[in-house]
Amino acid sequence: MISSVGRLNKPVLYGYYRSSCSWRVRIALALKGIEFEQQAINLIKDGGQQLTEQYKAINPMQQVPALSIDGITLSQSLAIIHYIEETRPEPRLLPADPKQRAQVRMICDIITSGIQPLQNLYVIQKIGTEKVQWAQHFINRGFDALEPILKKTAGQYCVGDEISMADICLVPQVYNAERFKVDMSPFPTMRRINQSLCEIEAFKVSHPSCQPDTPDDLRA
Ligand SMILES: O=C(O)/C=C\C(=O)CC(=O)CC(=O)O
Repeated sequence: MISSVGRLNKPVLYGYYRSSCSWRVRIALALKGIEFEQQAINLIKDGGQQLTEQYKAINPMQQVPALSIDGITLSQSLAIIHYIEETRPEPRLLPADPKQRAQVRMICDIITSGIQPLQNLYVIQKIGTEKVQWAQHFINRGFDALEPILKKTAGQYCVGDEISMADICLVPQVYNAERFKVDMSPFPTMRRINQSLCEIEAFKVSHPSCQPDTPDDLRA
């Protein structure tokens, strides 16, 4: 296992406390036991600090997260998590079995391509009115697909009994669903897995309620 010990600098995560994509990366770093520094990019303040020229040089997509690690700067949460997985393989975040690995990737893609981008701040701001209904629609559409998939793939967690990238994507998306007041009662499998994961230390320490940039009134 390559650890961050002995490396010149700690990785720097550019993120925002309640960005679900930033939270994914925080969970992965916590699960791997990698120490890192956080650089807060406030998505609201001053019209959005992600839109500054300074941040554009870090991530040309002007989104969080970005991670500076091992002398490179990466964006896109799953690309970041795959890099961490390949360079710091323990504990693994992809199952050994190819079918289960594919199932993990399928669940990740449903969330990271099929749900979250359609309900993120940028899209919600662009559509104007009916923001909540818009977000609820795309979250419900994705969750309607995820629930029967998880019924087949889940053990204790999304795929079998090992925590994987699918779980890293699930918990922040359920948090977003709760923010948008999505009725979770039709999704008992997701609720059960989410509850178990929320008890795990790596998910707790990375939660939006306890980050350096969490506003005082939202602190747990
Ligand atoms: O309301 C805010 O404070 C601003 C932005 C977010 O939380 C993050 C998102 O755009 C949603 C997401 O990460 O999926």
